Amino acid sequence: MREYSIAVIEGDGIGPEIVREAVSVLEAAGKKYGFHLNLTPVLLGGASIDRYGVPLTQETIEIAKKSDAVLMGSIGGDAKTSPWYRLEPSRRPEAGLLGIRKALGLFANLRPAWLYDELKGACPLKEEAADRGFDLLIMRELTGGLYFGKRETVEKDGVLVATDTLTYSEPEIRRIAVKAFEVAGKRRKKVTLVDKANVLDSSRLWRKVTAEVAEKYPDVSLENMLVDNCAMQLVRDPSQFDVVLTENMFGDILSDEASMITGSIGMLPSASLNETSFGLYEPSHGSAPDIAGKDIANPLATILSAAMMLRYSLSEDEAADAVENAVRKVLKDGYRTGDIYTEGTRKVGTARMGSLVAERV
Ligand SMILES: NC(=O)c1ccc[n+]([C@@H]2O[C@H](COP(=O)([O-])OP(=O)(O)OC[C@H]3O[C@@H](n4cnc5c(N)ncnc54)[C@H](O)[C@@H]3O)[C@@H](O)[C@H]2O)c1
Ligand SMILES: CC(C)[C@H](C(=O)O)[C@@H](O)C(=O)O
Ligand SMILES: [Mg+2]
Repeated sequence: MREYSIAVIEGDGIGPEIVREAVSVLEAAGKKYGFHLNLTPVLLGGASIDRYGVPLTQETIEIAKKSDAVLMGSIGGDAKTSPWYRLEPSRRPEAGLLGIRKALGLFANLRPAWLYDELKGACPLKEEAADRGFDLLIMRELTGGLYFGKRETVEKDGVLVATDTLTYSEPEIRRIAVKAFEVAGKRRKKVTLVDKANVLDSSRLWRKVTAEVAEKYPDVSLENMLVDNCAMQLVRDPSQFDVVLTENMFGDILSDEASMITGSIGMLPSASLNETSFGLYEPSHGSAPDIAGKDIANPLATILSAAMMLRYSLSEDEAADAVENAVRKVLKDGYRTGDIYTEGTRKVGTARMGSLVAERV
């Protein structure tokens, strides 16, 4: 029996509910395809603050490093009501997430978005665009840019002035551009570099380095697009995109937009990878404190993230296909959580949705 060690971060809000379902789907896949997962729970974000006073501990990093992969729910709370947000920014849940991405060197964040035929009714695109469908992948740089630049808030002449810096080096751009071209080579062979090169120096460096990388991949085409246009094109005609390569913050924003055109933010999985097969797998959405503990969150983004883990970190491709097919089958059979519910389909809760997928694996 093949054995894998997986660090599991349930996280905050809906995290524990959706991770529970992803784990039961993975276990069903293990039974069917002959592997066993040794799961080690670790804390991150709000749950870690509650226990240790900090959002990320060395222990969590060490356990993650010793594992084959990390499966994660989501971290964070309601900024208005949660005591975590009375702490200084570096001690809040989000700092833990950024910290673990950096500590594990997870520079490549893959966020695929495609439209299931079954969800066309829940898709907010114009009918024509929804009929055309789409299957794109956002390749988001994850350990650089504004998120990791020097920041400060100072008082100058009685006025508060806050600064965030956006820095990228050539090697940081090159390694993610290479990933984008490698992935595009196995897909529809097109990379769209999304930036703000009409204004930003950093974007102009992205264009230079990406064009150099493109020369090594003659069968993959490179297109440049400004980020404001891209935001518009995503809702006009997303079928034009294959791999969308972009920096950290643009990728964060565009991936939430891409999730909604699939029907719901509850559908968009993600994989955060370094140079090896190791990865951290989490849905693109947050901890949704507004619906936590109510058994209504959509677990499919987390289940599809688990499928990405099977494919990218464990090389269990057959099992990954089985999980993805099971999700498709559940939708075909008419089951929906509230966020993707449309008339004539059957509304189910988080736990039931998870069992329906596990049964079909
Ligand atoms: N990777 C992460 O862990 C991650 C990602 C984004 C936000 N966050 C954190 O999550 C907290 C809440 O942030 P937010 O409200 O801006 O974003 P969010 O993604 O948590 O929620 C936005 C909206 O989408 C809904 N939603 C999200 N996931 C859903 C699901 N699976 N099924 C059904 N509906 C879903 C929520 O109910 C909410 O209405 C914040 O603390 C934020 O920092 C964490
Ligand atoms: C919680 C936040 C720091 C995080 C990010 O911006 O990367 C989230 O929005 C995401 O998309 O994973
Ligand atoms: Mg985000």
